[in-house]
Amino acid sequence: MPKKEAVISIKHLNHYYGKGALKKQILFDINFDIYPGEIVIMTGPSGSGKTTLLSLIGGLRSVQEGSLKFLGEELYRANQKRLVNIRRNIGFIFQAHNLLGFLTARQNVQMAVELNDRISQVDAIARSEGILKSVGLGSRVNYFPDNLSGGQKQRVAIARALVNNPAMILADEPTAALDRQSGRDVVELMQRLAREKGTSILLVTHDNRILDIADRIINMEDGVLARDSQNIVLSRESGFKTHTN
Ligand SMILES: Nc1ncnc2c1ncn2[C@@H]1O[C@H](COP(=O)(O)OP(=O)(O)OP(=O)(O)O)[C@@H](O)[C@H]1O
Repeated sequence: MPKKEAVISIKHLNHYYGKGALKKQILFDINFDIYPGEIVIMTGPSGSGKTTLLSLIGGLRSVQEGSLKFLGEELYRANQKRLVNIRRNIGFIFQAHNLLGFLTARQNVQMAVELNDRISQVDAIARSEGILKSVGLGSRVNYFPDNLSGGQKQRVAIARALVNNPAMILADEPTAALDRQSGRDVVELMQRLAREKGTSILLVTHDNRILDIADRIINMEDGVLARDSQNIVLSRESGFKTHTN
């Protein structure tokens, strides 16, 4: 059977901040692929380059050196228009859910639909309410963020990220502000929706309690991809172990 096309394919990626004498290399020769439906967790100490890599993959920063392809499209030397198109295929979820406080849960999701698609308002409302139902917020569609719990707000952010059926979700510390149970609920929900829709997920986290949802764990250290473990055997009690490939 032919191998499925990678959603993300990264080869010899380097990244630098600063100019001249202050130029500092942050990412060093990064190589990895993510395939459709894969859930990949990226761990690593603070300052190791995780957010920089995530922002490059999300088309939020220009690729300076190396190759980064999203569904076969090269981001190196891509113009702004192409980067915007790539961003349309990605759902972003951040630690601070970034909901707009003056819009209800449904309106926050609906805005993402309307930014992306030429769709009638009636359809946009139906689609937004449908996805909120699927994240368990059917009875909260008209609530403002201030009247939702942290976990519920993060579920609205998940609904907003998924509503346009993106090929990929990029999540930066999505459980950081949540208690144990809410964090668990949020990642299990992401896992279920990703499985149902075949969406790939790349999730950056320091939260060891959620590592077991990953198909693969990659570890960044000082800008280098230090470990990429596949075929992981996981058990909640014993943390995680890796098979050698
Ligand atoms: N805009 C910038 N200009 C200059 N240096 C930056 C910039 N953004 C990040 N850095 C530096 O690049 C390095 C990697 O930062 P990055 O935010 O990617 O790490 P991280 O692994 O995501 O860290 P954390 O877990 O704390 O979010 C750090 O040394 C940081 O200080």
